[in-house]
Amino acid sequence: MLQQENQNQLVSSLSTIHQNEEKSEHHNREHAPTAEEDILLHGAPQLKKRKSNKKKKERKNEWNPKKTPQRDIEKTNKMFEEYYFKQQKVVETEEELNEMLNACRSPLPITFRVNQSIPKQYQEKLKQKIKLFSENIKNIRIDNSATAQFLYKSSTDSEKPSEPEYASLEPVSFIADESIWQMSDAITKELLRKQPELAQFRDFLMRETEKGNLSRQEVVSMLPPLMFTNWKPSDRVLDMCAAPGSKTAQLVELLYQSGGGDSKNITGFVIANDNDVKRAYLLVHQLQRLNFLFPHVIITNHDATKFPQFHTEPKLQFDKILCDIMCSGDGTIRKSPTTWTQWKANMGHGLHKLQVDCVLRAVELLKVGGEIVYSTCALNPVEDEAVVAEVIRRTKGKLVLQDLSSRFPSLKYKPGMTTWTVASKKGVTIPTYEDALKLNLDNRIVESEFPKEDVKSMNIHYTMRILPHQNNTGGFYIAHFKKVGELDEPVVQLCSDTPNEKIKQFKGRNVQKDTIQSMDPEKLNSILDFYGFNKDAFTNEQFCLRMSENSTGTDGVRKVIKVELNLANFINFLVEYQISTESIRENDQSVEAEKITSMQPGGVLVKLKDCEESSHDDIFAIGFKGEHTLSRHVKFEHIPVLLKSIGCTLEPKKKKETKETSSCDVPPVDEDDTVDPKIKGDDE
Ligand SMILES: C[S@@+](CC[C@H](N)C(=O)[O-])C[C@H]1O[C@@H](n2cnc3c(N)ncnc32)[C@H](O)[C@@H]1O
Repeated sequence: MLQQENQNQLVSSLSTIHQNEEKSEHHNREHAPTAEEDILLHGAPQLKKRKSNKKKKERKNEWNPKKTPQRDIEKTNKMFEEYYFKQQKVVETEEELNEMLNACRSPLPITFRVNQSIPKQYQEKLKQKIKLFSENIKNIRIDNSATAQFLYKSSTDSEKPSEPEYASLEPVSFIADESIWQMSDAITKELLRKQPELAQFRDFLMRETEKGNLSRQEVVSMLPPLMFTNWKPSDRVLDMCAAPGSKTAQLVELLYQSGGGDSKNITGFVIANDNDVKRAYLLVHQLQRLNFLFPHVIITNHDATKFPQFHTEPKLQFDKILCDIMCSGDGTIRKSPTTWTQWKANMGHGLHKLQVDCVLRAVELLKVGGEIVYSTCALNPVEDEAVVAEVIRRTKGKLVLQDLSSRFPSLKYKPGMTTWTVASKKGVTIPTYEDALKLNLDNRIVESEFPKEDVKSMNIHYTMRILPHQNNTGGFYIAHFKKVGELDEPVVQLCSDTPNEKIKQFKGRNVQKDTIQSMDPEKLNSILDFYGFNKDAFTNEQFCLRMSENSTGTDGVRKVIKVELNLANFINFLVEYQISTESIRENDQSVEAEKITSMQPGGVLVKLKDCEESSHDDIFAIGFKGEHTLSRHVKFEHIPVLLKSIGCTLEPKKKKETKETSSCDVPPVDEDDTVDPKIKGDDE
C-alpha cells in the first residue's frame, strides 16, 4: 500500500515537472564531424579565402586543424554528471566522477595507426621511423603559451600546468604490436602546426597519411573492427553505417592480412554502407586511400535497417557485420566540447529503436556462425545495454554475446551493466514504461529502453564500456555477438513491393534522369566474349542499358559515357546507389519501370568506354537484382569483385596488373625528411 502511494507520489511529481517540458526534437546526432569530414564535405574554409591571393594553398589533409577553438565553452553540465554518477552509476564514486569529468574537459590526444594494407616489411620501416621521431620529440618543450588557455579551459583554472611540459609520442600500451601511436595530451593539431620544432614530424604525418600508409584515427574507434575473430580471406563483410570509413578501412586491411598480405588471395569483400548520400561520398574519398585494396570495397547507399537481401544464388549472407551505429555521441565530448552545452538526458530516445532495428537487420543478413560487432560512441545505457538486451530478446537465443574481457588484457573498461534507468529530457528518472505513457513524457520512448529481469541471464557483462579517463581516450561501448542458429522467423518487417526507404541519389551526375533500355544482343555477345563469360549462364533479359533521358540508342549511351568520363574522378568512384522501380515510376518513366520489373535477377550490364571498344579498360556496370539495381563505376580490375558481390564467380579473361607494389611507397628509414614544397610556409 505504502509502496503504491510512493509510486503515485513519484508519478505525480514527475507529471508536474514534465508539464512544461516542450516536445523534444528528434536527436540523431552522429559522431560530431571531424575536421577531416568537414574539409571533405565543405572544403577547408580558411583555404577558400586564401585561394585567390596565395599560390601555395593548404592541401586537404586531416592534419590541418579546423580553426574552431571553442575557448568560451563552459565545460560543465550538472545533468550529465548526475545522470552518469547517480542515475546510471556508470562511475561509482565521486572521485571517479571527477576523474572522468577532468578527462572529458581536456582535449583528446592525437593518435594515428600504421595501416595494415602495406606489406609487413614497410610497416616495420615505418615503425622504426616513428620511433626515431619519438626519441627526438621527447626533447621538445611544448610551447603552449598561445594555446594554454584553450587547452586547459574548464570551470576552474586549476588544471593549468605549472611545470614545463615536454612532448611525447608513445605506442598505445594495450595494443601489442606498436602499430598505434599517441602523442601527449597537450599537443593539439593546432600546436603541431604552430610550433616550429614539431614541423618536421607534422610533415611526415601529412605525407604518410596522404600516401595511405598512416591513418589518423581515435584509439577507441579503432577497437570495434579488432573485436572480430576468425578472419578468412573469403569473408563477406558488411559495414552497415560506414561513413566516413575509418573502420571500413580497418576491415579491409584485416581481410587482406587474413590472406597472408597478398590481395590475390582475397575472395571476400567489404560492403561499406551509409544512408547519407554526402557521407557516402566521404567513403569514396577515404577508401580510395586503400589503393590496391579499393576494388575489394563496394559502397552502398541504403538505410541499414532495410539493407536489401541480394538475390544471389546461393543467398548472400555475411560472415561479419559491423554496426557502428548512429548515436547521441557523448563519448566524443573531448573533441566536440559543444556537447557540454547541448547534452540532455533524453538524447537516446528515438535512437534506441533505430539501433535495435539496425542490429536485427544485421542478424537476418548474417550467416550462422557469423559475428556482429555493435558499437556506439555514446555512454548512455539506453543506446548500449538496452539495445543489446532487446536484440538478444528478439532473436530468441540465436544470438549470443562473446566475452571481450581477454581481447586487450591491459585495456581498462567497465563491464556492461544489467540495470540502468530511463530519464526525461530534464534528467528525471522515469520508473516504468507505463509512467512514460501515462505522463506522455516523450513519445519516442519505447518499452525496450527499460531494463528487465531477463537481462541478468544475457551475459551483458561480456560487453565493454570504455570511459574517457580509463585509458585517456574518448568514450565507447562495444558488444560482440555470434549467431548460433537460424532465426525461427523474420525479425524485421521489410516491404519489398513498396519500398518505404527514401531513395537518395547522387545529385549532379544525371543519375535520376537515366532511363533503362534493353541490351542489344550483338553487343551483349561481344562483351561476354571479351570477358570469357559463359553465355549459357545469362539470358538477354538479364541485361539492359542505362541511358540518359534524352538519348536514344547506343550512340546516346556513348555520348553520356563520354561526358561522364570527362568529369574529374568519375571513373575512380566505386559508388553504388539504388534505383527502385518505384522511383522510376515517380519520375514518369513507367515503361522503364516495367522493364526492370520484368527482368530476371542476376544480370550484369557492362558499358564500353566511348568508341574504344577494343580496350574495355574503363567500363561501367550495373547488376540487377530483382527489385534492386546496383550500379557502380568500375575499373577493369574491379570486375571480379563486382561479379562476386552478385554471386557470379566468372573470371574475366584479361587481367590487368594491380598496382600493389607501387602503393607501398614508404620512404626508407634513413631518408632525409625533406619538407614537402606544397605545404611549406602554410603556417601564417
Ligand atoms: C557513427 S557514424 C559511423 C562512423 C564510421 N563507422 C567510421 O568509423 O568512420 C554513423 C553513420 O551512420 C549513418 N547512418 C545514420 N542512420 C543510418 C541508417 N539508418 N542507415 C545507414 N546509415 C545510417 C550516418 O550517416 C553516419 O555516417
